[in-house]
Order: sequence, then C-alpha cells, then structure tokens
Amino acid sequence: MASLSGLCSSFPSVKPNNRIGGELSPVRKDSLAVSTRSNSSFKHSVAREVSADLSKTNDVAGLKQAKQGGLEKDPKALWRRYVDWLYQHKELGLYLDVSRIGFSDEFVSEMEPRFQAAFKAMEELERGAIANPDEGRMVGHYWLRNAKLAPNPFLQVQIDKTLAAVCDFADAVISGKIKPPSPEGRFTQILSVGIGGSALGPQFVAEALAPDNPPLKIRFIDNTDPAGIDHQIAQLGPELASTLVIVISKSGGTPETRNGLLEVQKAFREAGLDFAKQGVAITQENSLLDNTTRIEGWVARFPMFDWVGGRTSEMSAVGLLPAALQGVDIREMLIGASMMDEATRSTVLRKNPAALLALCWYWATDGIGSKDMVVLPYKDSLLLFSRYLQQLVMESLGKEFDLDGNRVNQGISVYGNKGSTDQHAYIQQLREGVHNFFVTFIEVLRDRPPGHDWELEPGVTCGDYLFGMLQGTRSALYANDRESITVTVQEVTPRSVGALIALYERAVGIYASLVNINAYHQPGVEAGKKAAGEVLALQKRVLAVLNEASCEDPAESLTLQEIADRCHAPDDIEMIYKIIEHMAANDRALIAEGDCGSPYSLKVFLGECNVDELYA
Ligand SMILES: O=P(O)(O)OC[C@H]1O[C@](O)(CO)[C@@H](O)[C@@H]1O
Repeated sequence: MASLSGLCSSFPSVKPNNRIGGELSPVRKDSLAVSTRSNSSFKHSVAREVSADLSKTNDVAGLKQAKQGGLEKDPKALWRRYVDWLYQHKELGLYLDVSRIGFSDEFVSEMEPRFQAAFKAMEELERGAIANPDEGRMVGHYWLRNAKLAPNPFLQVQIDKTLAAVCDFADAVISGKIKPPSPEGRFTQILSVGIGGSALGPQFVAEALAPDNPPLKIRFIDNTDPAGIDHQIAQLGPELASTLVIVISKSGGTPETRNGLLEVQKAFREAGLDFAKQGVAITQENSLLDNTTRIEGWVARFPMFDWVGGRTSEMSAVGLLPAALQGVDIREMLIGASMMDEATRSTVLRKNPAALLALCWYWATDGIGSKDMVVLPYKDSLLLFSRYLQQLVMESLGKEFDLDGNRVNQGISVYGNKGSTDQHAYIQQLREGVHNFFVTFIEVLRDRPPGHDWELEPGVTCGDYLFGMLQGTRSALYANDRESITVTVQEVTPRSVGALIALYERAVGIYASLVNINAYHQPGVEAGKKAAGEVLALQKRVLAVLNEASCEDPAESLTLQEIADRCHAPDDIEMIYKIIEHMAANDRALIAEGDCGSPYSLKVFLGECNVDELYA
C-alpha cells in the first residue's frame, strides 16, 4: 500500500480572515481613543471615517469626546485615579484596579443607562427568564452556588441533591468504600473524557487547586486525537485498573467525547477490565450518554442541567466532582463564587467588579472587540485561567448577530499564558509592536505558604522578583499607552478561584447586554460540527465509489476528478484530495499512486472488492 505521507510537504499557508467589517450597528462604538492619542495621519483618517459612521448611528452621545484626552500620565493624578477607582471586596480579599484603562467620567456617565439596562436584564435572568432565546433556555449557573435563588423548588432540590451526591460519592471513592474490582482496592487515578466546557474548567481547577499529592490524580482526554488518547492511556499503564473514568458531556453526543470513550473502552477490554465498573457519566438526563450508562450499568451518573451552559458549568457536577475527588474543598469554591455573585449584583457601577470589568472591556475595545484581551496571571497555578477565559469570553461574545438580528460580528479575542514567563516570549511585541490589545494582570499577593520563604539575596525573595516583574511590565506598558486591568487576590484558594470564575462569568453576561448579544448560545460551533459531519459522510462515499470500481475491475484506478464525479460532488474535489491524502498517510485500505504535490497525477484504487459493502 503506497503512502502519500512525506510527499506533501509544502502547502500554501492560508492567512486567517480579519474580522469582517460589516455595517456599523448602533452598538459599535467609536475607535477614537487611539487615534486621538496618536499623531499618525492614518489613524486620523480612520477616526474621520468612524466619526462619519457614528453620525449615522444612534450611538451613545458624547463617547467620541469622552474618549479624547488619552491616558493620565501625571503621577499624582494617576495615584488619585488609582485610589478613586480601586475596588475592594473585603471578605474575599480581592481587588480590582481599573486605573490603567483610560475611560473618562463622561464616558462612564454616558454608559450608565446601558449598565442599568444590563443589571435589569441580569436580574431577570437570575429570576428564570429565557435569557437564551435562540435555544429557549433559562440561564442558571448562578443558582448552582445558592440554590435558594433558583426560580422554583424543583430546581432547588435538584441542585442540592446533586451537590450532596457529588460530595458523598467523592468521600466514598476517597475512603475506598467505592472501589474498583482490581486487587489494588482503591481508585488512584481519574481519567476525564470531555471537551470544551466539559474539560476547561476541570483542567483549570486541577492546575490551580489540586494538592501536590491528591487522593486521586487527574488526566484528561479532551480531543479526538488518537495519539493524544494513546499517550494518556499509556501514561496510566497498569493503573488503568484503578482509574475512575469520568465521561463529561452535557449533550451526551459530542463526537470527540464519544470517540474518547470508545477508545478508553477498547483499552479496558484489551487490559481485561470491565469498564462499567469504573465508569462515571456527567450528562443531561436521557442523553445518548445517559442511556448508554444506564444500559451498561456504570458506577454512577450525575446530572447536567439544561439551564447550565458548558462554559459556565464549573460549579455544577462537571467541575465539582473531579475537584472533590482530588481533595479540593468544593464548598469553599461555591462560597467564593456565591460571595462574588452577591457583589456583582450591585447596581452601582463602582461597587460592582464585574460591571467595572465590562466597562473597561467596552472602553478598551470600542465595544466592537477592536482590541484583544491578554490575560497574564503571575502565578504558575493559574496558568490555565487564560485558556479557560478564552472559551468563556469568545464562545459567549463572538457572535455574528445581535439580539435584534443586526449583523455585528462581535467578540473579544482572548489569549495569554503567564507572567513573568511571557516577558521572555511575546511581551516585546506588547510593549513596542502592534497596539491591538489590553492586558489583564492577575496578581497573587501570597508567594508561598507561610514559613517557607527565604531571601535569595539580602531583602529579596524569589516572589519579590515575580512581583517586580508584574509591576515593571504594567508600568512599562502603560508608559507606552498600553492599557491594563489588574485583579489581585491574596492567595490561590478554592474560595478565590470560585470568586474569579464568578467574576468573569458575570462580566461576560453584563458585557453581552451592553453590546446586545446572546451570550449563551454558540451557533457558529454548530456550523463547524455540521461541516465535519459532511466531510466524514463524503469520506464514506469516496470509499464506496472506490469499492464499486474495484469490484468492477480490481486494477481500475481513478483520478480525483473521476472520484468526485462518481460521488456526485465535483465541487468537493479538494476535500476528496484531502481525504485520500489523510487515508493514505494512515495506511488505510486504499492505494494512491502519483505525487501528492501534483494532485492531477494521482490515481487511486482499493485493490480489493468488499462485496458486503457493495450491497450494504
Ligand atoms: O458538553 P458537551 O455537550 O459535550 O459539549 C462540549 C462543548 O461543546 C460546545 O458545545 C461547543 O461545541 C461547548 O459549548 C461545550 O462546552
């Protein structure tokens, strides 16, 4: 069997599209802040264009003027601004500094009515309104940390019962009461199978909060990459026998997760293990996964609720079960989230940290996502916060249409890793290169547990360096007109992590209201899933056509064009080429002769006829 791998080395790279311009809708705000801070004539001409467009829209009056003036540079005035705007949540020990975002008082006043509308919408959402109209769903992640807020007693009971079941199950597993059939007698590992919102929260929390020696160590399969799956299973080795597999999928039908499950089940079979005795599912009642679990008699099932979205599911069984099994105090996480929820219900902008974040995002990105959000936690354990926020923010805000059906192509791009590591990677560009971002620093005051610190040099600890790097980077960026927000917590604890998650969940919800979009659906993702399904369907047709040809004449080979014509898919010839290239590279049942670099030269055949398939 000929393989094409190695033949196709130099494909043209495709430049990703820039954000589509589209018409300015009423929510699109001016981008004059930068232009008025710069002397560049190009930016002035952009400013004129935008200003002309604004005149056609029903925009918030005065924003243009409000954004003029640039960033405060006088140290005394800047200190006053710092103190004036500093938000503190005393009990949580959380601070939010927005002084390095250049919004003016006029801007805040102009935005005030929008914020009041957003607060009202949030209040209705919490009361059980259908806040996700496209899917006809309530949005209830806030109820998870305070069941009394749920709009009816049935939901309250569901929440409380699930939390109790999670705690009981985790206790029973950790204590060895629930155990695997293997002679080891205790579960030592968790293999979590899930993707997107069914993986990112648990991954973030594991990295942030799992103790050095957790009762159960966690691994993740969060993709349909066979090599990645093999790697996780190989790393478990004989401990597969003492691994609790948690399959997480709200819908219960996500292909990547299903594939992960099938791969893991195969590994269990090959190791002579009974998967059902070690499998746990977290999914919506009556989903495909739920039914499979029931039929096969898995160890346990926990519900996912219709009214909790994947990206806001960390405080449901999705996040709580894996965390509890790793020995994380999940009740503390819930308390932190609930305290933050309380704070972010304030209708006074200055007293509401989520609203302050939304205000900054709106200002920094002109309400149209014109700048990216770079998230920089200065703490290794918070490394995955930026990845977690990437889904929360981008899947929520990245929308083509607003709630009134106008094309708006909204969103804010999020990326980041950690400080000070990134200082030695991309911060060069942030300081001096293209000015297309604002930064969010996450600062953790406590360097190490008490009693463990020491001075590397007189008066200076390792943590002082980390602190210095954060402060230095923040100052250096600001000096070059790069705006930043700083969120400070005392320590990385279940409570502070719960609070951080809740803070950003609310900020995203409020911002979505400001720009009039539905933050709780993801129609774009569905389009990608549908297209992927079509590719696999096309692959089946290609194989059927090749099989048919082989049955007619085992020596007959077909050109790509002939395959495309016989598949009745002449416009899909490029995809057919990619399918054949991929199958050939994986030693699948087809022979491709020719040069992959010259697709017209390719001749493809199966070599043998599968009669059963022919009549299938
Ligand atoms: O939990 P599920 O239903 O498997 O979905 C996983 C992820 O897929 C998405 O639906 C996007 O495809 C996310 O919103 C979600 O978190």
